[in-house]
Amino acid sequence: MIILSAAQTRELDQATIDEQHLPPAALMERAATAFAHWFCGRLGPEEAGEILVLCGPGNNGGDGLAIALLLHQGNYAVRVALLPAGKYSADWLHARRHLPAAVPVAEITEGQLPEIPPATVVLDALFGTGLSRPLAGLPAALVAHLARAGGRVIAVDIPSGLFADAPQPADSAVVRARHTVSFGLPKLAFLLPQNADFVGEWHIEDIGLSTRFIAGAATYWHYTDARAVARALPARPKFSHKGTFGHALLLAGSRGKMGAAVLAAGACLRGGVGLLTAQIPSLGYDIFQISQPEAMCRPDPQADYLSELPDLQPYQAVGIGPGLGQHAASLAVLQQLLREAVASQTRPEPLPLIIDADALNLLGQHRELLALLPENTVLTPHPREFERLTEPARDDYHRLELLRDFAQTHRCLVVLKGAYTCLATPTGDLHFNSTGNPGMATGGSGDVLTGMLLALRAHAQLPAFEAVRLGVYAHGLAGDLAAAATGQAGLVAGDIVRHIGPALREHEQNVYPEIPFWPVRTNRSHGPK
Ligand SMILES: NC(=O)C1=CN([C@@H]2O[C@H](COP(=O)(O)OP(=O)(O)OC[C@H]3O[C@@H](n4cnc5c(N)ncnc54)[C@H](O)[C@@H]3O)[C@@H](O)[C@H]2O)[C@@H](O)CC1
Ligand SMILES: Nc1ncnc2c1ncn2[C@@H]1O[C@H](COP(=O)(O)OP(=O)(O)O)[C@@H](O)[C@H]1O
Ligand SMILES: [K+]
Repeated sequence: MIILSAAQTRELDQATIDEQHLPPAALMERAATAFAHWFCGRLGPEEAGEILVLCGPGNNGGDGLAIALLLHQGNYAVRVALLPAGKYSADWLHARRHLPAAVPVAEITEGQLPEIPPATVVLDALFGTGLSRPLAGLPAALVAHLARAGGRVIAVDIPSGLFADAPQPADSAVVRARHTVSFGLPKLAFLLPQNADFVGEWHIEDIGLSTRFIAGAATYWHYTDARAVARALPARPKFSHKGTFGHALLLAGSRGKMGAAVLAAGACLRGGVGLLTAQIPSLGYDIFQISQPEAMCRPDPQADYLSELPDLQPYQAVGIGPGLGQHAASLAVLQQLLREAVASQTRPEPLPLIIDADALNLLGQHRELLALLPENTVLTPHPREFERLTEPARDDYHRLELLRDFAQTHRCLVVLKGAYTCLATPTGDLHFNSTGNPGMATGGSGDVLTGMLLALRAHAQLPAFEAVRLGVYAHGLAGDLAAAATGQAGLVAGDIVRHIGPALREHEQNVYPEIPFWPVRTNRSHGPK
């Protein structure tokens, strides 16, 4: 899926109308029907009680009026409050004409804001993607009134006052919705932490918008859903052997942080790697061998931290960072790794690297090393680690700019972790992930991601970007499967490891065979009697 700007959304509406030869107001009616379908499927007339629809002067208000009609026809108790304006959109006028007199309609004024008893369901159809400036005056007073009243607010398309694709000034008036029901494609604003209190839970309803326009739209914002990664994991050939799926090297662990190495190794093995070797401080040797018997282990000469880089020749990918610590000797290992991973006569492509946790912090302290990053290196910072690599961001939108710029400048794949983890590519694309849950906000979840990415980068048939996009998606899905089993509060990182297999299974090519298992018989004489 892609994400469009507010301006592109308007172009998409027009393209849909032209392409499908739609009569006026048809798209509005589709949007209203989609909203009503969503709403009525969740809340019956009895549970809903009185519904107040707040309508602005544009097409968003038109949607509100059309929704009011449908809910009235569905036996819901609906009343409408209109924001007065000098001019109303054509769709608004159409919907207003069709609203029966049985639906009470009041005009909002400063002196007469609508009454909102606490349990009222309020549908916010004041402003949508046509918002051109922050709310002020009467609309802002209405938003403040709504916040004080504490109704159950559901936003139509987008919470009023929120820009779809850009930040608004701090303290500007924005509706705080519990749910936002939007049409066609997600909006960038829904994916950023700073908007969470406005957007609430968001839902996308299909209204048959032009797929041709969407396929050709120029945008660098993408949303990774199940479809984007369907069948991404190549089938394992019948005559494959452990050498087929790559030999990964993990450089991880230090005194007190051996668990990070164990979790990353477990995730790498469950991620389908052929062979895994871990170089770990020697104090962790027994811990590691006992907890990960499927992995090979090279104890470092140092007991408490890593000080030595093994010969890289046998490996197809290297992960460094989980539980590493920041000892000077480990910094030297990182430096040597960056120098040796470059393409050479014996290795035509750079060695795939995954850099995480303390290895990122070491890079942040020695930014001159960034120039050494081989092309397509994967960095997996959380926002704080990313800040150490760049600069503090003014807001979430600015952080995305810094992220995009960083990935393009250093020609690497940067995984900015969190809800809707954002993968930035050297081409300047940003891919927001759709899986994962707050149960994963627990120590070690990131180490699991590093291990999975290591396995997928060691896979010879997966191009760098596909490997990382799949890894991020499957990591979140494993977290979702784990949360379904344990609940979010009880989820620990090891549960994510245990659900990697089922999560990846959904994306294996060989569980969805293209050729029917039993070929259709055309000549009965050759078939069994
Ligand atoms: N593809 C889609 O997503 C569809 C969208 N539709 C609806 O159309 C909406 C967009 O409609 P419009 O483009 O008419 O835009 P809006 O309904 O968001 O509002 C535009 C009107 O509000 C005024 N305005 C903007 N900012 C203001 C402010 N801060 N204070 C006071 N007035 C302000 C404008 O001058 C204009 O009159 C969407 O959000 C959605 O609800 C549907 O009707 C059809 C399909
Ligand atoms: N609220 C959330 N929703 C979705 N995913 C989350 C959430 N919180 C954390 N995660 C995921 O869990 C992982 C946490 O990584 P990180 O912060 O590095 O943790 P740690 O260093 O403890 O391993 C990331 O992949 C992140 O995307
Ligand atoms: K709205």
